[in-house]
Amino acid sequence: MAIDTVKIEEHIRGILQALGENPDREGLKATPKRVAHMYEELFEGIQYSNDDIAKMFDKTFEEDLYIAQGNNEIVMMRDIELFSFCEHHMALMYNMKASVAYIPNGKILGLSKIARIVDMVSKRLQLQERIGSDIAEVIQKVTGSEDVAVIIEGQHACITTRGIKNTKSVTATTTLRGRFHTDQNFMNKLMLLYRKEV
Ligand SMILES: Nc1nc2c(ncn2[C@@H]2O[C@H](COP(=O)(O)OP(=O)(O)OP(=O)(O)O)[C@@H](O)[C@H]2O)c(=O)[nH]1
Ligand SMILES: [Zn+2]
Repeated sequence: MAIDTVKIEEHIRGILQALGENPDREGLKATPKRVAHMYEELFEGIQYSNDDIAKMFDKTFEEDLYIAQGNNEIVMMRDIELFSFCEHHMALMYNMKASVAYIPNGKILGLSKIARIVDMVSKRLQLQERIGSDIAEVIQKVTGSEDVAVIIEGQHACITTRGIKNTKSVTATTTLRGRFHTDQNFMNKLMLLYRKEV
C-alpha cells in the first residue's frame, strides 16, 4: 500500500497540538507537510515486501563463470552506511554500517545493488536483527545462493538519548546463513575479511 501523506500530515498536526504547540504559527505551518514528505522518503521500504525488493535490484551477471561457479570464493561489501528507525520508539538507529557477504552460486550481483538492498530494507520500522535477516533473505533470492552473511553495527537513539541514556554502547549483530553458519572454514574467512586482515 502506498504511503498516505495526507493522513500523516493530519496526524502530525494533531501531535503538534497535543504537545501544546500552535501548528498555525509561522515556523510550524508547513511542518506537517514537510514531515509527511520526509516519512515518505524515510519509510519507503514499508510498502515493498522482500520479494518486491529482490525484483527491484535483480541485476546479476552470469558470464564470468570462473568467479560465479564452483570456486567457493567470498564476495564481501564492507562498511555500507545505513540508518533506520526502531519499531518500538520510532527512534533513529544511527552510526550504522553493514557488511554483506555471499558465496556466488552461478551468478554475481552488481555491487551497488547490495548497497541499494541494505538501504531499502532499512527504510522500514525495524529491529537491528531483522535488518540483517531481511538483507540476507533478499540477497539469497537475488543470487540464488544459500550462503549469505550480514554483520551490522549501530547505535540506537532510544538507548542513547532517552531511557537508560547509555551513550557509548554499540550493538553488533550477525546473520549467518548456509555455509557461513555450518562451515567453520567459511566463518573464519568471513571474519578475516571483516577485520580487514586479507
Ligand atoms: N532486540 C532489539 N531491541 C531493540 C531494538 N531497538 C530498540 N530495542 C529495545 O526494545 C525494547 C522495548 O522495550 P519496552 O520496555 O517496551 O520500552 P521502554 O519502556 O521504552 O524501555 P526502556 O528503553 O528500557 O526505557 C527496549 O529494550 C529497546 O532498547 C533493536 O533493534 N533490537
Ligand atoms: Zn527503540
